[in-house]
Amino acid sequence: MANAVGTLVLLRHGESVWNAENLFTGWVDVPLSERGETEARRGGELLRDAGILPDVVHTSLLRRAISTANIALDTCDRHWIDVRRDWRLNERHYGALQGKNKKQTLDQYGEEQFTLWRRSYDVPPPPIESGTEFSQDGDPRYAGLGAELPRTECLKDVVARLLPYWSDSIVPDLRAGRTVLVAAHGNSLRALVKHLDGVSDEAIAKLNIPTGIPLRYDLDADLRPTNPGGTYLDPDAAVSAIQAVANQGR
Ligand SMILES: O=C(O)[C@@H](CO)OP(=O)(O)O
Repeated sequence: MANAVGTLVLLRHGESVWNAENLFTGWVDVPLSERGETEARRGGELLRDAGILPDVVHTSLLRRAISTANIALDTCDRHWIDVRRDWRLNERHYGALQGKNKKQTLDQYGEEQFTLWRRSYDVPPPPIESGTEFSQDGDPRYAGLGAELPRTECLKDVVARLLPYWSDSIVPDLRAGRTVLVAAHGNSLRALVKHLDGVSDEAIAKLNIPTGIPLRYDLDADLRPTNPGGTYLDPDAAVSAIQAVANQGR
């Protein structure tokens, strides 16, 4: 069969209020900023103008991804499509760094430690303490997770918890020929891109995903991208936005 596999579109949520304040966010459920809402609308316009109309959307359980999907889909008149949500698409759990300012963290711990925590593949930040302001124990949406509830994660942990959802929930939609929108987060999408493009543990440190710009992947029958790295629907905006993510904390 030539191309029975549907189109995959990845969309990182628009700017959140904590992105704007330069705070580590992780699983803290902060809303979009006004700018983030505008980015989400622009994301929907890009989908509409490219004629890429999702048949199904998968989101995390966090409102910045959910709101982004709602706004983008409303903009391209696809507000009515099937929706699935799963914690496995959540942002990387940032452990004890959740709620901390990135610049202050950089100044306090230095460049090497900051970059290890932020972008190394397998070094997680220190775990968050249960019952503290930015921990998720007691949050009803994670009640079923039990011991699986993370207290910190590195990107390797995110790959491990994301892949079962990719195989069991997203791949079947693609194999059914559907156009699939995945509305998620900087680091959960980095984990997915690492898998799709076979990015090495070292090279993934340099890969950043901008907010609100849809990234289209065309996949062959083996689910390998025929456009490696994907195609941003607004490539010029993506270049500067990627640089801005890389420079956070500076
Ligand atoms: O704070 C976070 O949760 C993420 C995404 O905003 O930050 P970073 O890009 O530093 O991994």
